[in-house]
Amino acid sequence: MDNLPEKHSVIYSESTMPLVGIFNVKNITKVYRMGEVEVHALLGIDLELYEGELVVLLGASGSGKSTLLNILGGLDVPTSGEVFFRGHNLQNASDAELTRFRRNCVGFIFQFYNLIPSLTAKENVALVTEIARHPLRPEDALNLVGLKERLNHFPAQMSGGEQQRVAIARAIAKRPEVLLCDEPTGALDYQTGKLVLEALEQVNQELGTTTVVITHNAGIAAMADRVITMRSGQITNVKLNKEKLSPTQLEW
Ligand SMILES: Nc1ncnc2c1ncn2[C@@H]1O[C@H](COP(=O)(O)OP(=O)(O)OP(=O)(O)O)[C@@H](O)[C@H]1O
Repeated sequence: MDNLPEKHSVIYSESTMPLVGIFNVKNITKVYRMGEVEVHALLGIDLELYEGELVVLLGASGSGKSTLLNILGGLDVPTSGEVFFRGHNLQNASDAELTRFRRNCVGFIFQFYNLIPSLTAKENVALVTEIARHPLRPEDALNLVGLKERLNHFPAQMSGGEQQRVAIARAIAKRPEVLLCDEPTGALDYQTGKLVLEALEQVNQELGTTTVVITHNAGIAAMADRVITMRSGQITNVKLNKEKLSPTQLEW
């Protein structure tokens, strides 16, 4: 196991990527309390995420990946420690500010797509673009994930991978600065999973959206700029991929 560098930015020192920090996580812990029982889900996480990078977050079940992602996205709060988004401490934000942060800055993708069955792909995406400040057109968002031929299809008329790509289009149509993906290919077979990963890569490259992808699948790690491994509530390894692969080259 490599030692975690004291300053994560050290590991980009040989790269040409611009190093603009977007998230700065300082020593966060998370304890879930259920009656007498306490679960220590995060045990002191320090992490910096940079503009435009694609990070894969690996770790066994229960290692704290979703807890960390939910805290980054303002869906949950740490028990102690601080999370800064572009220098703003999320712990000091009011409920209204947190809602704005989630609405304007963060896109979420989950294992299940949560599309509205009675709306077409385009209408599912339009739901978000109608309330966003500077949205993409739904057609353009769907085109970006390779679905321009499916605009008027309903979820039931699409494969799992296509539905997940509609969910990606919906998440990125508001042009979020960060895309947080929790097991986006968890319910998909190999080929379909690859198409979804291609869509995520496309969004990352075309829009420069900072992207974090949680997975159990170490085979996906090769498409990341950085791979962060968690174990038992801690980060145990951070690895820079000097030559990342495209999703079509991945094998698992
Ligand atoms: N709402 C909750 N209440 C109590 N305990 C929780 C809650 N959410 C998560 N936990 C516990 O916190 C720990 C970390 O869970 P988390 O979901 O973050 O792990 P994970 O790495 O994402 O796992 P998986 O890969 O299975 O989704 C686990 O022990 C889990 O049981």
